Amino acid sequence: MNSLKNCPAPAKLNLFLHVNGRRADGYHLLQTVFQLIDHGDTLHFDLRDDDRIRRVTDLPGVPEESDLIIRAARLLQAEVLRRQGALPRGVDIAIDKVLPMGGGLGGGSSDAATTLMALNYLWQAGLSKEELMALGLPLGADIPFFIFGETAFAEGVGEAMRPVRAPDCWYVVIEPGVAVPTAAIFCSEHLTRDTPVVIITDFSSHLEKQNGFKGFGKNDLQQVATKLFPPVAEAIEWLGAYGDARMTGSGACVFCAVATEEEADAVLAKVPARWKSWKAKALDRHPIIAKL
Ligand SMILES: C[C@](O)(CO)[C@H](O)COP(=O)(O)OP(=O)(O)OC[C@H]1O[C@@H](n2ccc(N)nc2=O)[C@H](O)[C@@H]1O
Ligand SMILES: Nc1ncnc2c1ncn2[C@@H]1O[C@H](COP(=O)(O)OP(=O)(O)OP(=O)(O)O)[C@@H](O)[C@H]1O
Repeated sequence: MNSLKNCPAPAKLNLFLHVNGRRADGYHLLQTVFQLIDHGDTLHFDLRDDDRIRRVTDLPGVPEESDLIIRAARLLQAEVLRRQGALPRGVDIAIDKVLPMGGGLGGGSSDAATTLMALNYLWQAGLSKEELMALGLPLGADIPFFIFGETAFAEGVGEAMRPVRAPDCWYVVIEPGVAVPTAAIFCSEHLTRDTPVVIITDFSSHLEKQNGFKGFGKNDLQQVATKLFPPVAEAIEWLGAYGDARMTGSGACVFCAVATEEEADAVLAKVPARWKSWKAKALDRHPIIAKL
């Protein structure tokens, strides 16, 4: 096979995100539930006759050399060389970018994860899921989750995961129009880092019941992000009239769960024109799995 077209790189929502501590290296210990949703970027891969890895779509603000897609592809290419003694063929990678950067939707990580999974298949590299997850982690904390590929409860710095059942619902998402730099939120002196560790049965039973779509726990990064970026606070306040609105990841996007697509449409119809907004359905599994 010489190409793989229309490979999905879906967004994630952090249904809650607790900061439980900080490691000696500065990284934070988290507990979170990652939910995949059916809204995201799309990538296309065409193998080349030489060994060059190229991005063939311009991505304003992201030079090709620092793009997580290119860095992920190079990492896997080097790993194949190490294992098989020969460089695999190069590849042209095109991207239809939909997810906002600095949105807390994991866009860059999802693009990188899709790249690792698609090239592992195209190059017949033979890495296991666990090996791909470990390869991706140094590039971005959310990459292992996207390769894990199903709704997950994650601990540690986000890399220790187990599957969890979450409601089959819809989400309304608002993009407040600002890009939040993840590192600045984690560095803040105002960030609380002492939320008690929760026991898994607490929230899995809660998630299954989803009492009136009131979410479990909270997002500990929200307090810092809303202070630094007032549009995030405004979007949470506005969406809060329709449900338990909260931020995903380190922001800026804000979401709330609703039971049906019709309910999502009714909320979307009222969102002020200054914000971009959309609906998405919860996904149990990563949609690329069906293609590989
Ligand atoms: C907050 C989440 O979105 C939750 O899903 C992710 O953990 C963030 O993932 P990400 O954007 O891929 O973040 P990375 O590029 O890995 O890290 C950016 C910066 O955030 C901080 N960081 C990130 C993850 C973590 N567990 N602790 C941290 O302190 C570090 O300063 C790091 O340099
Ligand atoms: N393919 C890519 N797509 C988006 N951003 C990229 C990509 N490659 C590198 N980046 C860099 O990563 C930064 C974070 O982008 P991303 O879309 O992953 O943010 P995010 O959704 O806030 O992530 P998270 O939820 O993991 O915190 C961007 O500002 C950009 O500089």
